[in-house]
Amino acid sequence: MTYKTGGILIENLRKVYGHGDTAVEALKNVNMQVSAGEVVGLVGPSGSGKSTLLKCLGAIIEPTSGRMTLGDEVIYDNGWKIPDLRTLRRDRIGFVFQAPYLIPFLDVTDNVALLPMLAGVPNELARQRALELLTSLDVLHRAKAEPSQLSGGEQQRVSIARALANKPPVILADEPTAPLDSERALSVIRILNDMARLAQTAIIVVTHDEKIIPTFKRIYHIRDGQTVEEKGEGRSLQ
Ligand SMILES: Nc1ncnc2c1ncn2[C@@H]1O[C@H](COP(=O)(O)OP(=O)(O)OP(=O)(O)O)[C@@H](O)[C@H]1O
Repeated sequence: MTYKTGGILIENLRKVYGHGDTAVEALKNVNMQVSAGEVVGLVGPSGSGKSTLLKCLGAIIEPTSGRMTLGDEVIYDNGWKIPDLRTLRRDRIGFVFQAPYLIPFLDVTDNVALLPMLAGVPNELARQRALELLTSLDVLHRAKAEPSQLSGGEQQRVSIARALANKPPVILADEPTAPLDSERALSVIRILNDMARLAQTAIIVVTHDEKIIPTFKRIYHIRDGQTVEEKGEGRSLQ
């Protein structure tokens, strides 16, 4: 397997939920690599293991065995290799969900600035970074608004800004375009591709969305807990 440093490498990952008669082998043998600067699609039928894989990679649940490397660091090798998983999640992994999950009582700027503030970035600097991200995501005009005053597409762009705020080397996006129309869905994918290229972020997008699947250059299919890599169409986003 060729692996350019700075991305994601998953080797022989296995996850079994429960024990004995009720055990479910959700991931049997997952192998994946995503280079820094690359966006790959992860597709598969319901129950195939997509969420389990993202949760393992996002250090939300513990795999049963295998190995995961983020950037240049092995984070899991038949056991966690990082003592502080909260800091790992906060500083090195950006999450984008189907629902934006913005904090309703904070304005858009503070929703984006919160994570860098929690990571110790001085408040003004964190807000400055948030405004830069809102500019590049074309929602600066909503910087002072509350999330409830935004359209669905705007909320999703703010949640992408939040995912990028700590400049994580990895972004995990779970059905990020499901609620969006075709134009907005493609615009979200264009933004993720631009961000991957500019910030050298490795991005995995879990999706069923036929509108965006043709845009990926590489796709991993997951079925019964096993992955198969396939060349995607890589349709132009310009
Ligand atoms: N906490 C859990 N305990 C036991 N089994 C689980 C648990 N979470 C998921 N599973 C099982 O693991 C398998 C993979 O589930 P997972 O949620 O990863 O699939 P998925 O591909 O994300 O599905 P969907 O597209 O429907 O969200 C399924 O058989 C599911 O029932």
